[in-house]
Amino acid sequence: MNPLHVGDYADHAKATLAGDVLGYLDGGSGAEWTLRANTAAYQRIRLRPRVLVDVGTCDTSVDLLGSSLAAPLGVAPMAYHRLVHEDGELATVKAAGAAGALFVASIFASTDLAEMAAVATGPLWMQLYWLRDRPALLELVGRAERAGYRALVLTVDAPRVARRHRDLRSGFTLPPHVRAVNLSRELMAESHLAAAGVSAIERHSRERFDPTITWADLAWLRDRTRLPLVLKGILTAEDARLAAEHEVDAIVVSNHGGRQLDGVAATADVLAEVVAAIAGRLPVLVDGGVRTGADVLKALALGAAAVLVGRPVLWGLAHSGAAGAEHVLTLLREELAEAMALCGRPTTAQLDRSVLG
Ligand SMILES: Cc1cc2nc3c(=O)[nH]c(=O)nc-3n(C[C@H](O)[C@H](O)[C@H](O)COP(=O)(O)O)c2cc1C
Ligand SMILES: O=C(O)C(=O)c1ccccc1
Repeated sequence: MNPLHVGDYADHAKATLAGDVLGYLDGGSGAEWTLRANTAAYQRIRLRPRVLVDVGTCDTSVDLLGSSLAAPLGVAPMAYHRLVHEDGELATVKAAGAAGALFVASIFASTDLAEMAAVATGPLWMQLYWLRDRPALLELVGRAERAGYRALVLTVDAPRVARRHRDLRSGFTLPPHVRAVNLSRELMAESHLAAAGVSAIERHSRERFDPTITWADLAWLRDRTRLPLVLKGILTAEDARLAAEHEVDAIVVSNHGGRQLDGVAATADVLAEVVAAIAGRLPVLVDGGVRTGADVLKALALGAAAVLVGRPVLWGLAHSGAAGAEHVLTLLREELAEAMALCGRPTTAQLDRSVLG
């Protein structure tokens, strides 16, 4: 069966991936309330189309931190792409480039960061968790700078990885051929060991992530890199204002795809609040639950500069490597162009609150 939309890729992943890998990929934290809320929120938003507008050409392109993108899309940072396909990040980086989308590499990527850069044809950003080992963190930042990464994305919603019942039940651990190759063997030592009631990934995060960092620590990182700094995991107007006051260059409204604090609102439901608090000072990106081009249009109408997509890209990768991942991203771009045409809004600049019901 030829996949026609993202849901087909989700179904294929469910039917074919090993149970523990699928649970890690698709799962969320706690009762998975936030995980479900993310997709449900987009489905609740209604559109208000205008007619008899010239939509002969619809332009989905946007500019983001000095890069121009053919589509307002990026691949969200996700650990270990090699879990679902042997080509791993090399395939998803190529896919993003071919689709005109941004690629955000995870600090837990299973491919060397310079090798990812070597196959990239579009912008690359590097995501970080703040490690207790600051020299190791800085060394990684230096390598990302030298390889041509254009921004650092600090994930701030995970002082430690949350309890995820699917991973606890399955006893999920990484297979030996999948490793976070950009971190030293010492840093990753014992990262595959689970403990009683604690998954391997959660246990490792408690050892290696620094849960004590505060807004005051951001200056330390900013002073040691020339790259723009993006904060990922902002959900409130208060923190959005603090981000703007701390000379952050962009933020990502994210609840980590429902994988961290269960019970927080869907990102589509807090986006307007955060955008209002930022008041145009920085670009606001959003992720979580984006599954169609109409979802992308809704996010942009709520004020997002671009949207990051997580699980759908890995479903595409699992289905057919780079071709599948690229198809997922081009589907979203084509669906966005169609939604723009049918809404009578031929440019991304015209996507504002007036298109929402
Ligand atoms: C398998 C998987 C691994 C992830 N790994 C990371 C990570 O290493 N760093 C990070 O900041 N976010 C990580 N995330 C969260 C994503 O960046 C993103 O916030 C989330 O997947 C967006 O929701 P969506 O999957 O519904 O699109 C991961 C998500 C998944 C599904
Ligand atoms: O699984 C995740 O969501 C995630 O962010 C993560 C954190 C540490 C190691 C691997 C993935």
